[in-house]
Amino acid sequence: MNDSRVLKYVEDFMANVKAKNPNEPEFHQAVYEVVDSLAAFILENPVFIKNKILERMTEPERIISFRVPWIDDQGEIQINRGYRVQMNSAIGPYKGGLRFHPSVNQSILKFLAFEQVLKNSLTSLPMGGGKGGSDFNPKGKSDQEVMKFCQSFVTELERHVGPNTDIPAGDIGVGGREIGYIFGQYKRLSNAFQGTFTGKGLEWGGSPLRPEATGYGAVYFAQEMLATRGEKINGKTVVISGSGNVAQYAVEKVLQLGGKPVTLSDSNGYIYDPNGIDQEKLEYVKLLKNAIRGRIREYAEKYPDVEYYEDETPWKVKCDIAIPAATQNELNGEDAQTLVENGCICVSEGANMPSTPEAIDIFHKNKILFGPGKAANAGGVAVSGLEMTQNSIRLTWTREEVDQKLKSIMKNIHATCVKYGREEGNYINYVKGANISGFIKVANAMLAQGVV
Ligand SMILES: NC(=O)C1=CN([C@@H]2O[C@H](COP(=O)(O)OP(=O)(O)OC[C@H]3O[C@@H](n4cnc5c(N)ncnc54)[C@H](OP(=O)(O)O)[C@@H]3O)[C@@H](O)[C@H]2O)C=CC1
Ligand SMILES: O=C(O)CCC(=O)C(=O)O
Repeated sequence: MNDSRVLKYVEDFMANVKAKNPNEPEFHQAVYEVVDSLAAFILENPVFIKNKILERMTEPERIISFRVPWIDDQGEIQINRGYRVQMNSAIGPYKGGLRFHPSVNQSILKFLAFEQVLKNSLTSLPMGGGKGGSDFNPKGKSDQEVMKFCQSFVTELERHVGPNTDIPAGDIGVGGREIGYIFGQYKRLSNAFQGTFTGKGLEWGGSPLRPEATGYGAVYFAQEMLATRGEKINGKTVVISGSGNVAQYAVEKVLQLGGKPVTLSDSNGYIYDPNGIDQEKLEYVKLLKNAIRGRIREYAEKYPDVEYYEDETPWKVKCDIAIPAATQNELNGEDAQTLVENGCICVSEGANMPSTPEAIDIFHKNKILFGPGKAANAGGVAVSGLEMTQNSIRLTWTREEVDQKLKSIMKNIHATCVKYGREEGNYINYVKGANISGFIKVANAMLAQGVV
């Protein structure tokens, strides 16, 4: 394919996206990554151009934005903004998490919803893509305040979701506690016990392994990438960012596979444990982050030899494997260069879009094994899909059954990325592979369903 034709296609497409969606830098970034890797493929298949498939895919089917009023512990009225971006339902009902974080805005939720469409397609399960949330900050709030907020949030959201319409789940700031409060109020409003949310507790409709799935899945994906070069997790030093749901279970799976995780972080800084984070220390992190709701700095105060770096990210620490598992754009070009110079051979993204475009460029130029979030972290939504199935058939599978299915889904995603991402010299561009294979299924469904 003629390079200038491809470049012009990308430039024109992005000019249009930017004009239609001003002031949405995260959304532009996510779309650019996809269009850049799809352009040659689309130009070779003009049916997608004629039917404006990519133009339609970058326009959400619906965006709902609403007021969320609630009363804090001091009796004062607080007002937040809630959203649900229902991006694409060509291959199934909208599916994707809810994020509660002060940074939440329409641009961030549109980037997440857009990536979710392709990610869900990659899982091979029948799920469309959506994402939602609020600028509510759960940090420092009492359980009572979080409950009141969740109840108000779902009181409005209730009319827009349903087990065959839109099935939200957790993301940053939304874990088991929040899904519990949301589900309780939803059940009351809808007068039905139904699987409209995933990430539920095991005793009330949840799936075994859903909490573990994203972190475990990102490590399974790393395992698959490493195997293409005859490498294993066993014996490798692993740098992980974040200390929430995804990071915790990434640490756990690395440990089970014989690797040595040495870092964790939060928005205040990171800890480096040269002796390695073992299972006992990990149990402390789970307690600290999921129950006490403290800061990662406290880990360094508890264990000997641990260093804490305030306001820094962990990418300077020498490692074989890196798993960014905190948030978008947390790993920039300079960080990527440092990782490469320090001998890192594999990056598996637990978070959504954690690497900047400059960082991805550096990974590709240096032929690093690089698994983008929409492939590497798809294990979470995949097990959510399995939770939906279990809710529909009113059965609960065992942990072993779900783990088997999760492994096989991650293996398949890897294989499909290899199929569409192989480049000259046998290098696998997993970004291209994930974007093309995720796109094909959604695009074909859209073609079959006409102009809707
Ligand atoms: N949960 C899931 O199943 C899935 C999650 N993801 C993605 O994984 C990532 C982590 O999500 P999850 O673990 O669920 O969320 P959690 O809320 O459990 O944890 C988030 C972690 O990231 C840190 N963090 C959040 N925002 C920032 C920031 N702006 N700068 C630095 N650190 C930050 C948090 O620190 P602090 O406590 O200080 O805020 C915390 O340690 C997100 O990108 C999410 O979209 C992807 C697929 C599925
Ligand atoms: O489990 C889900 O539905 C959502 C997971 C999610 O938000 C994600 O994959 O980014």
